[in-house]
Amino acid sequence: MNEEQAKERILELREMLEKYNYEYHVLDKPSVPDAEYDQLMKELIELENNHPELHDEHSPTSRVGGAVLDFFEKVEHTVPMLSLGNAFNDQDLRDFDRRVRDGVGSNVSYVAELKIDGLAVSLTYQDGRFVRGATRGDGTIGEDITNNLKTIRSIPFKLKEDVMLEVRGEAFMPKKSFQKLNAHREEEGQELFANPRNAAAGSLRQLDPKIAASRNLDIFVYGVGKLEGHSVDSHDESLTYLNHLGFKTNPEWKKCANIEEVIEYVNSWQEKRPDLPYEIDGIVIKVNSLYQQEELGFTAKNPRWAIAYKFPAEEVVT
Ligand SMILES: NC(=O)c1cnc(N)c2cc(Br)sc12
Repeated sequence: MNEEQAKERILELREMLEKYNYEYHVLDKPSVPDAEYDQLMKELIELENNHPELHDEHSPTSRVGGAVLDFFEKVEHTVPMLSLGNAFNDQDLRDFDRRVRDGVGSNVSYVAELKIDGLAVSLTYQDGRFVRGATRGDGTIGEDITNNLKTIRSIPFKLKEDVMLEVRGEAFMPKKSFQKLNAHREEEGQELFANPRNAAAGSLRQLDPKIAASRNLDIFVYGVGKLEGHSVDSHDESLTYLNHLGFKTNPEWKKCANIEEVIEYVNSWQEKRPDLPYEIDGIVIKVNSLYQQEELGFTAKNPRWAIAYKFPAEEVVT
């Protein structure tokens, strides 16, 4: 195989492996057997080793390649990451709805989403390529954990469109992975993680990306921080657009015509919560219209256009 053929094969393999990775980890619908994926990955690693001049940090082979760091760099979020006010019962939700309608009138609809119990992160893309990932930190300054986030297979390296974008999401550890991890730690006589959130946070704060890579972390992307090259008018539209770009979004979101529909959704998920393969600690409710969100703005701490309904802590079955 000459230089030109090798380069062509490398580009072809990168495209194939990114597509197969998306099908497996975002759509949960693999189109090729694992053995075929592994064989193609092995071929790409070999070709890239023989052609270092074709190195690309967005190659599927660089999901675990990151060096062990001495510390995490601090990064500033271009758009501060939100913290939400809380609601604990139906009346709190009706009070929230009244404040919203006092602000923007009665023609308001909401989007209700599962509140994933993990670690809030921000992902930055330039020209549609993943360039940086960071923790929420204090909302303005976070820590650069790009190498660890690159190990999460449902985070796309290349989007379907070459947009400049900063998205927010929740990195989490599925319940099954958490149980397996703690069982292994118990066998090794290591300290156990208290819950999947601590396990996910602990994994993403490791300086060696190989540890994060071994922890089977996942992510749901749920919001846009900054977006150039496209515009949306409502939150449900932004969720659909994020999904179109190749992100893993949580499929359980619901557009609600009024707060009574929100309350129905909250009560239904309080029942169904134990059946989910990941932990949730509540429901996030947002005014759907971005124009109305703009009109409502923020208090000193939280947006006036969103609230987090917190479920009572799950009874721990000992
Ligand atoms: N869907 C969402 O908006 C969502 C889901 N899960 C979470 N832990 C959070 C946190 C904030 Br702040 S928003 C949000």
